[in-house]
Amino acid sequence: MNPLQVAVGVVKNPEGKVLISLRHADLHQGGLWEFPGGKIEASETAEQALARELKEELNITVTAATPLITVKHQYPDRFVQLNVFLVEQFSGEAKSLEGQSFKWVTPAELQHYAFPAANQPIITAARLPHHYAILDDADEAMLLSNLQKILNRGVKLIQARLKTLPSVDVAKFFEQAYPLCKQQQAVLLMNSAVECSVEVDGIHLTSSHLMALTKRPENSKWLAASCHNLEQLQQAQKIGVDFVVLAPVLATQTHPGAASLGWEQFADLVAKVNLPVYALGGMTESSLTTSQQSGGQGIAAIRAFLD
Ligand SMILES: Nc1nc2c([nH]c(=O)n2[C@H]2C[C@H](O)[C@@H](COP(=O)(O)OP(=O)(O)OP(=O)(O)O)O2)c(=O)[nH]1
Ligand SMILES: [Mg+2]
Repeated sequence: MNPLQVAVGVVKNPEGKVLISLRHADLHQGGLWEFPGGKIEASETAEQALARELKEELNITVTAATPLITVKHQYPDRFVQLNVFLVEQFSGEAKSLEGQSFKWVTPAELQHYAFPAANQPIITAARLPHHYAILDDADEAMLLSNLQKILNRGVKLIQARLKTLPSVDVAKFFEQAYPLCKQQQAVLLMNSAVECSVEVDGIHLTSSHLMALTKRPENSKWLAASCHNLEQLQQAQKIGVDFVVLAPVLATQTHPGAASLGWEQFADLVAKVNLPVYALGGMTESSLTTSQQSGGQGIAAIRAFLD
């Protein structure tokens, strides 16, 4: 059966707050909070439906929309595909045209509202940035200055992939790195292959650690994972990983000679799961648009943020 196609907008204002509105009690999934949007009509593209719905429901005129995530969800009574866009450019002041209450909240506050079951990956995608920097310990002496470079470029999500560094040095690095990231409101994750217990914002699982888990570790803050194929993506979704990187999308210096997926296969794989997915492998700044058009959350890179 084909899903009911729905266009949904994560509308962000210049302060970074997101608009949510309360679904009327008598609607499907009524009484829950939602991101504004509605059914795509037969004659419309998803973008056209998004623009029409935001105008009809909130009197907002969309001037630019970027694909954020696509979610397929089977409710007991309905199969939906939510085609979600990030709307950061719009004109007009939001007002309730259909009698629904609405409010602007920070992305971090979204998790305190009751949304339909399909919405969890949308909430995560709304909280995540477009860039994910991976800090490698290939050049140990440069670790702190590389971190500084990444932070100076405004990157807000970073993984310390310090696989070869002795744990005393990892601990020393984190003592300096963690407060620096906090100061810049950047999230710092630790690769699961690092054996050192330090305070971090979450864990990034290697693909083999991901496959060995039967459930999401308890008390995990952010949980990310590295994936290379559909089986790993499905495992990440099953255990409730927040987001993943899918690699290698293009040829990369880090893994010379490794077969790359290419954008077409990236898009096919991303479409099969409800997860924010960063493209990794051979990324440059100009790859961001391609990733987003292919259903990705954005790009992850080791070198691209250091050049
Ligand atoms: N707009 C919106 N719909 C969502 C969200 N999450 C979610 O599961 N849905 C589901 C609920 C509905 O089954 C479907 C959207 O249909 P809708 O009833 O809002 O459609 P519409 O605005 O065109 O409403 P109508 O004119 O047909 O009454 O998608 C969300 O965040 N926003
Ligand atoms: Mg609607």
